[in-house]
Amino acid sequence: MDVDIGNALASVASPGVSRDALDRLDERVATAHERIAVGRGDDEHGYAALNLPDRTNPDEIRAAVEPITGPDGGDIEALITVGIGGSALGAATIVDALDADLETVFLDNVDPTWVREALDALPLERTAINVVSRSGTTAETLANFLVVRDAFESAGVDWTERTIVTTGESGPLRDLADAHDLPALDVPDGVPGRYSALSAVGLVAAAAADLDLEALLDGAAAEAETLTGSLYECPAYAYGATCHALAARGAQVNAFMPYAESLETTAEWFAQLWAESLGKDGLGQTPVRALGATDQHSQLQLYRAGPRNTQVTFVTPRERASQSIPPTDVDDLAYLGDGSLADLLDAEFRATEASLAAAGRPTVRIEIERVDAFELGGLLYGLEAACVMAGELAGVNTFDQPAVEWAKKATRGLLGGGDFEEAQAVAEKSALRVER
Ligand SMILES: O=P(O)(O)OC[C@H]1O[C@H](O)[C@H](O)[C@@H](O)[C@@H]1O
Repeated sequence: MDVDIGNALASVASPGVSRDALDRLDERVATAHERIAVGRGDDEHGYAALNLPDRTNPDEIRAAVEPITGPDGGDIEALITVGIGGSALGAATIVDALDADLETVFLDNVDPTWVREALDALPLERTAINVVSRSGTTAETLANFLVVRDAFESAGVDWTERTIVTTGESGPLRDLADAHDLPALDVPDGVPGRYSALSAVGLVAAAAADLDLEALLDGAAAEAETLTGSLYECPAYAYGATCHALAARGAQVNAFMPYAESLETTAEWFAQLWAESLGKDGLGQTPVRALGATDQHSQLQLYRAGPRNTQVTFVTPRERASQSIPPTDVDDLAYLGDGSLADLLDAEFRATEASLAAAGRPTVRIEIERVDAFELGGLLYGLEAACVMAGELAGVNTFDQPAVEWAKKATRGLLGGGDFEEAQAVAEKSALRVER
């Protein structure tokens, strides 16, 4: 990926970063880069994720997937992935971005109507199940898996022939995989869920959909090669450092706005990465999911004229599919005729970027060549490295998520799954009700 931070400079925007401040920050980027390199060298928790492009073995993933999908996915029409957060969003991002030729359903919520409708709509005799949980204990994932198994049994389909599991070394899901002799892959050590897209966690669904795993990993490896000790030479660090500097100057919100429909899920993945990694100690930017050009017609008003607390991150491919716009004899529409949808979307992007700069609002532009496996691998890796750099600069623990764990424990306590003091807080809720 390439990054253009020109519209985040103090000469353009407020909040904005001066060149002097960037130069000073660059010294801290060099130190942070050394820390990251040591962490990678020692395979330390979290930092190990940045080694995935070299560690992930696509043949191993395909070999585990093939028994349940048939060669090249030929035996199945659909894949249900049961997982949540980092155990679903990476896989969803990849299959959505790369337009997989397989129906993929992600059960990452436990809304009963939605789960029931999703299962009712699938040809279960031609559907495989991909269960993913690092801990193997996440309530939503385990509950949904039990519901899915039951639906298969009711339909007379042997789920044990159709299920692949990706989980940690031990835990209830590992036990279940062993008990039923299911193909099982490991969540690599030291890789938190939100950094695991380029491991079996994100790639089983991609393999089932017969996507190019090698190209994804090659793109990520090429991005890894760009990690150097200066933000002026490394796009990922330029992005991470600029976000850090803008946040420190009041950009509490980061609106992530790809100008490509297929990258809409990438914005969801980014939201988890940014929020769980950087939302610590009263710091962090609130990630907002946006989509160009659609959200020009809803959110843009706020970003241009609302509080000066937002940075907009654009992601735009240089190449797009061709779809011409037919000519018309309506005079007012003549400017559209003989053009293309790609030109229109690019013009929308450049106009939006300019409109924010003209109002002195900071934006960062991330460019990729096109939306393909190689470029997507690079984009995901680059954003992860950016996030790690932002975390280093902020001095937070980028790789834990104690606030999320708190709610997980409270939920388990409420359901009688253990004695968790967090559950007490539910009974202590204060109320001021206004009723119909
Ligand atoms: O993979 P699992 O252990 O099931 O965890 C799934 C998700 O659970 C929690 O919500 C964590 O905060 C996420 O980071 C994690 O991705």
